[in-house]
Amino acid sequence: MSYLPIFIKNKDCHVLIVGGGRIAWNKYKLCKEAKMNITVVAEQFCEAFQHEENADFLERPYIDGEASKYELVIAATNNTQVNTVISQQAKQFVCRTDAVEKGNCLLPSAIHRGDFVISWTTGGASPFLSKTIKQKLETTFDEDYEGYLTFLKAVRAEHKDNKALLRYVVAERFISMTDEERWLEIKKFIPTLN
Ligand SMILES: C[C@@]1(CC(=O)O)C2=NC(=C\c3[nH]c(c(CCC(=O)O)c3CC(=O)O)Cc3[nH]c(c(CC(=O)O)c3CCC(=O)O)/C=C3\N/C(=C\2)[C@@H](CCC(=O)O)[C@]3(C)CC(=O)O)/[C@H]1CCC(=O)O
Ligand SMILES: NC(=O)c1ccc[n+]([C@@H]2O[C@H](COP(=O)([O-])OP(=O)(O)OC[C@H]3O[C@@H](n4cnc5c(N)ncnc54)[C@H](O)[C@@H]3O)[C@@H](O)[C@H]2O)c1
Repeated sequence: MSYLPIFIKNKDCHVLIVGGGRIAWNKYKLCKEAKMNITVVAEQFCEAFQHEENADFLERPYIDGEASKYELVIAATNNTQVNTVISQQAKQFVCRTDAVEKGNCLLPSAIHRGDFVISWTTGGASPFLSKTIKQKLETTFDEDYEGYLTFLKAVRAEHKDNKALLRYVVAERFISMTDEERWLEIKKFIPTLN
């Protein structure tokens, strides 16, 4: 099996998660981090869900046909037959948490640092490997990247045609600087360009 990595815009995608156990919770967290519009349907919700506010959690069984109304469906019940019905009724993308080969997409591991998103998968070969890779990448691309990306975006908006500057700001030392220090560097660099 082979997969095409794509990034889906949150406002164009309504997600249905069916199931309220630990696995549904893990998928919910991945979707929440991407700020998706999420509905969760489950006969019972585990403890983790109880602490969420402003969420669309429906405590009831899956209703026949409802998967067809969503762009992305995650079948995460502990009942293979129910998961099969859900995946058959989904019209667009469906992730089978119990059997990757029976869906048409999967939810990969991801790290969000503002506009910078890293995502990868082993295609179900080894979710443990995915987890190990996450720990490594989280250290390499630490929280500083979020502010750094905001800075890069602002520089690009202001100096879109200045390729030399756009290349200059992509350097390791900028990552841990404060915004003030970064803009000061730019101020010093611009006069050297002529
Ligand atoms: C990314 C992450 C998101 C998340 O769920 O948080 C994720 N699984 C994670 C962890 C994890 N999953 C499992 C274990 C126990 C150890 C083991 O079995 O190896 C652990 C480790 C743990 O929990 O510590 C068991 C497992 N996983 C799947 C099956 C069914 C099957 O293989 O068909 C079974 C057996 C069920 C059973 O037999 O009962 C299937 C899938 N799991 C996926 C994603 C998709 C492929 C991702 C990929 O390969 O890269 C895919 C294909 C579909 C999907 O779910 O979208 C998270 C990664 C770490 C992270 O990012 O933190
Ligand atoms: N993808 C992964 O990473 C991964 C990892 C481990 C297990 N799994 C698979 O994920 C599935 C779920 O695991 P879990 O530990 O969260 O199970 P769980 O037993 O904790 O939860 C199952 C949930 O499904 C709900 N449910 C059952 N039938 C329903 C129905 N008809 N309508 C609505 N809700 C219904 C239950 O109320 C419960 O909330 C298992 O089948 C397991 O094989 C996947």
